[in-house]
Amino acid sequence: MKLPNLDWVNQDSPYLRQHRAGFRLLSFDDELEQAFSRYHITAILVRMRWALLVAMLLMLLFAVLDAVSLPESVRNRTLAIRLSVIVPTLLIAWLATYQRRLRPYLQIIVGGAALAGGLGVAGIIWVARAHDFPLPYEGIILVTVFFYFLPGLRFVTAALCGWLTFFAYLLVEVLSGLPGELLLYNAVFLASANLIGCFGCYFLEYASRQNFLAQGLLQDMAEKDFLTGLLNRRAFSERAERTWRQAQRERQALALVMMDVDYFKRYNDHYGHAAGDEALRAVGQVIGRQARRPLEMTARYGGEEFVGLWYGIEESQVMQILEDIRSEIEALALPHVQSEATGVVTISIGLAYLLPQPHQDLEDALRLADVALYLAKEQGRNRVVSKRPGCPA
Ligand SMILES: Nc1nc2c(ncn2[C@@H]2O[C@H](COP(=O)(O)OP(=O)(O)OP(=O)(O)O)[C@@H](O)[C@H]2O)c(=O)[nH]1
Repeated sequence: MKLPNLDWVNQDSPYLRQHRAGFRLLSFDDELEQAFSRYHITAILVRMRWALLVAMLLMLLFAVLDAVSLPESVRNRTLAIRLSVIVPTLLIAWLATYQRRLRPYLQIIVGGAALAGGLGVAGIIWVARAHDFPLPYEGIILVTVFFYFLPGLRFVTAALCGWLTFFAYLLVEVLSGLPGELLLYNAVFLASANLIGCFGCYFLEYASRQNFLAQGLLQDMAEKDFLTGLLNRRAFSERAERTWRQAQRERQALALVMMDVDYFKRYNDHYGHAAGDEALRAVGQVIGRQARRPLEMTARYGGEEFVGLWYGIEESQVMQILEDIRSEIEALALPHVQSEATGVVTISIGLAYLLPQPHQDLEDALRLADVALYLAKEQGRNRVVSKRPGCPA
């Protein structure tokens, strides 16, 4: 996938970091690896179900073939392996794909079932050899191809299944006394099937990881402010609208907050635009640290203006959070000689604290927060001012 200009992605984006670091060994940083596992299993779930279903049907088809063509001495044991080991294991794995809570373990469950299938087929060959029945060995190649390409197993799981089955097959043939030249041919064919499978599976997983990163990068571009890494205005508005409706339904209080860096025009004029960007980045980091739970959010609203939302919180708690933001920004001690009083970069904060009413909307709340911010500026900046609807200034 061709990616747009990545200069416009926040440079701290974990997707961008991983994209730049590469992933030849098919592994991401911890946090992204977990997200990728969830993405991957969702992407291949349907294919996994179909693959297991097809494998079960083929096993049953081969069971019918065994029943009509194998001599009695071989038939019963072969059918027992197919019908009481391989098919039930595949069935359990297939049922597991319908259990949401088992999704994190599906690679292991389906990998285990696939391996049971591979070892089962090696067992069938062993039974045939023990009774001197010339059963073709190609079945083991079929299951090998299955491991790598059908159920959506990741590279490591598929390779483990493939090579363990390979060694089990070799052991069977050595113990059964297959002549050396034939053994060599079969081993080379099966090893080749495994190598082709490994290459194919590696590139499939690599492409899947590329898609995952590309999606993450595009989402970051669409939703995050590239300078600070906070949400951008559009993404904030969308999410805040949803949270607003939830607060109305659940009768929970909301804190809507407007924040504005003090005398920022003078800062830019004095220190230059690049230094201004750095200051905004530092301020954004302080603000972002204070909203980590699912229904809390902070965003860059535009220019040197930030916005925040906290859900179902006491006014005293949110005042404490905002006071922490204010004092931490002051404590950054970013020199600002043009700022009256403090001489460092500071921020003014306006809080609208309210229980959303049916006749109100989010815009009303933001306007109220803006009024509180205006008061904070008027009262001397570098402070937090709170307003509730209907309360005079
Ligand atoms: N460096 C930088 N400056 C920006 C950015 N976005 C907006 N600005 C500047 O932010 C400044 C905002 O100035 P004003 O709105 O006049 O407010 P102020 O100087 O902070 O004054 P008060 O809000 O009253 O304290 C302008 O000079 C904009 O050019 C940005 O992304 N980077």
